[in-house]
Amino acid sequence: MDERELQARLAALRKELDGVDADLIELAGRRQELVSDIGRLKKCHGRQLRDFKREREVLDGVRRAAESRGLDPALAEDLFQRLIEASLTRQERERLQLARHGHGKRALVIGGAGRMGRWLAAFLDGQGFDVIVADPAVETDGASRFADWREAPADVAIIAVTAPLRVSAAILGELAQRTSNALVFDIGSLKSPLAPALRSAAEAGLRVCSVHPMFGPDTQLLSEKHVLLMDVGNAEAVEAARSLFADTLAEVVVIDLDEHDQLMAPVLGLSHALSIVFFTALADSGVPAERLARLSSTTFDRQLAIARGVAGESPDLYFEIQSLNRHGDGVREVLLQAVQTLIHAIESDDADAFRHLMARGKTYLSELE
Ligand SMILES: O=C(O)C(=O)C[C@]1(C(=O)O)C=C[C@@H](O)C=C1
Repeated sequence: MDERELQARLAALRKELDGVDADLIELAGRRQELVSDIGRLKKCHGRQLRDFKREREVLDGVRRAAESRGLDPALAEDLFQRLIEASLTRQERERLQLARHGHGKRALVIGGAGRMGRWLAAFLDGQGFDVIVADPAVETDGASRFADWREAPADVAIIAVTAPLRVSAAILGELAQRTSNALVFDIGSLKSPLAPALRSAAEAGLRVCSVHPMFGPDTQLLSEKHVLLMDVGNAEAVEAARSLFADTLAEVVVIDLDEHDQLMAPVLGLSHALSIVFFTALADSGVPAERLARLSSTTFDRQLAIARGVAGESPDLYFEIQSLNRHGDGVREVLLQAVQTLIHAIESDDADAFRHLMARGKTYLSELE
């Protein structure tokens, strides 16, 4: 086969492949439409959104079909896992739209131009609320966007405070001076800087609670995601906030306000700190990034992906998470100790001590499963 014949044959095969790809997209679109119908039917009859048994049946079915077609069953399973995730994202969104909790009521998102503020604004908009955004970063239009939250309409059903922590505390303090029937909540990553303001707002009679969505602003599907709720002195507000997530797959967990930051010290503080230490050490290692980019190891790649996520986050928010948590010093101390213990085991050629570290970690982590 000469070069011209090769090019012609390649072009013909690729054209055929383009046709198959178009068919696959068409079929995926058809699948999504059916999934919407199923979602609506389940919603109308009060059925749960997610059906794990059915998912297993679908995945087992496509694995068998792939096998009999000479395809890798793992490929079929991966593909369909991704399709099912897309189904759930679509069904969750449509379920919220159908529920229309907002019924055209107004929700004010203070700090609504920030990343989590934008997420919350979109989430409430999806439930039928008319969302008003107040944020110094927006231009006031007198209707749905206000640079100063004090100028926004006061007759709203929800006031969500999504500003940086210190600013949020001041806003909650000001809100406590006003009378409002709205459900008020913050979404801060730490609660001790907000606790006094939250508690005095509840004492002043506001329907206030505290919310912590344990996920980032790019999250679409809330399956396997946690939302923490805290009672600050108004139990009804906690239930009202819970109902906002009722038609999602998020797992809502009510925890004690005072316990929150203690838990966040390892969950957020330690995990962020480790990534920062990892990319700082990497940058200081003297090995040029372009050399590392050509190498690949499973653990290194995973670690890089996590570090990249952390490096892309807001430095101001991440500094707040480290510096404003009064339980942070305990975790930093054990982090430093752990690094010293590891280095000591290696430098003193103590394989037993090293083995002990690994075994202890394995046992601890197995208990987390
Ligand atoms: O069969 C259903 O009940 C669906 O909603 C469809 C589907 C799927 O995409 O196959 C999606 C979500 C469910 O958890 C199970 C299966």
